[in-house]
Amino acid sequence: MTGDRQKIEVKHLTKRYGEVTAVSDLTFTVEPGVVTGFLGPNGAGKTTTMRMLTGLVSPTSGTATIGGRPYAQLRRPSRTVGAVFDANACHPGHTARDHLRVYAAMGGYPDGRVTELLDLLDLAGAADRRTRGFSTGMRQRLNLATALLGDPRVLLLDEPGNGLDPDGVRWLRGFLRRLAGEGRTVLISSHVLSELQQLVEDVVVIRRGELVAAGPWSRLAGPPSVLVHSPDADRLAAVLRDHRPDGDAPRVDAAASGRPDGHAARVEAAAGSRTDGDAPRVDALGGGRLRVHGLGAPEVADLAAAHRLRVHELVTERADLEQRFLELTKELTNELTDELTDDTGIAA
Ligand SMILES: Nc1ncnc2c1ncn2[C@@H]1O[C@H](COP(=O)(O)OP(=O)(O)OP(=O)(O)O)[C@@H](O)[C@H]1O
Repeated sequence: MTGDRQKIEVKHLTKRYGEVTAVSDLTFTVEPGVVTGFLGPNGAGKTTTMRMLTGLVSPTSGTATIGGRPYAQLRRPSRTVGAVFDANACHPGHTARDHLRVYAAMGGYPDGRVTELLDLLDLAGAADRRTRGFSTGMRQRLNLATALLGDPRVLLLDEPGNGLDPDGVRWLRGFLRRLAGEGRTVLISSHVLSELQQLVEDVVVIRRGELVAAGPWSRLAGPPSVLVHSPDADRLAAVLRDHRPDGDAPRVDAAASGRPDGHAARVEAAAGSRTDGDAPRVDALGGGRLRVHGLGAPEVADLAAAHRLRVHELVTERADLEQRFLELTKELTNELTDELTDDTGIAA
C-alpha cells in the first residue's frame, strides 16, 4: 500500500457535542513518509479528530478518511491503521505478553508476531511481568506494540510523549522516525510543543477546533533569523534597512525600542515596501540588540564591516516550534479581531 492509499484526508470535518463545537470545518491532509505533528492547546479538538479518523466518534458533518475510505469501510482496519489513545489501556493484572496475545488473537495474528514486537519495542526483558508495575514509558511502548500488531502503514498516536522522561522522548523520536522512514504515515498529537520540535517534519496546527496552519514545518517556521548585539545598533539597523539584496526595496519593521517588556513592536515603516513573507526585516529589541529576518549572519557581518560598525555578538536563531505556534495562534486572533472590527466597527 503506497501513496494515496495511505493518505489521511480530513475534509470540512465538524463535530458538535450539544452546545460545544469540538471540531469546526477542519480540512487537512497527512502524507506518508514523514512524521506529522498534530498540534493545539488543551481542548483544541485533536483527540476528537483522531477518534473520528478511527471511527470511534462519528462526525456531525464532513469526512475523515484513510486511503480515501472512512475507517468503518477499511477491509482490514488493523492492517491499515494502528492507533494509540490511552497510555493506560493495558490490564494491570496481565503481563505484556498476555496483553499482546489477546490482541493478536483478536486480529488473527500469530504468536510469533507478539515475540517480534516485544523485541522491537524493547520489552522482551519485561514480557512476563504484570503491567501494573510498568513505567509510563513501558506502557507507551506496549501500546505501540499493540498498535503495530497488524504492521499497519498508518499510525495515529494521541499524545504519545505524555509522561515520558527525556530518554523516553528520545527513544520515541528515533522509533517514529524509523517508522516514517519505512514510508508509513505517522500522525502524532501533542500540546507540549517542545516534545515535537526535533521530531516532526509536517505540522497541522488547530485551535478551538479550527485549522490555524498546515504544511512542512520548515516552510511554516520560515528561514532562521539573526540576532545581533551592537553598540552601533541604530546605525546598523539603518544600514540593514537600506540594503537591497536583489535590487528590491526591503520591507522594514522599525521597532519601538526601549519598551519596558523588551519586546519588539513591529511597525510597518518603509513606503513602497516589499510585502512578500521573505522580505528582510529588522526588529530593534532594545539594549543594542536587533533581530534581522531575511538576511544571513555572513551578510549582516559583511554589511556591518563595510560601514565600520561594531558587532559584539551575532547568533543565528532557528525558529522555535513553541514560539511559532504562539505567533500563528496570535495571528489568528488578530485576524478574527480585524474581521470583527470590519463587521461592526468595534474591536472585540
Ligand atoms: N464526549 C464529549 N462530550 C462533550 N464535549 C466533549 C466530548 N469530547 C470532547 N469534548 C469537548 O470538545 C473539545 C475538544 O476536546 P478534545 O479532547 O478533542 O481536545 P484536545 O485537543 O484533544 O485536548 P487535549 O490536548 O486536552 O487532549 C473540548 O472542549 C472538550 O471538552
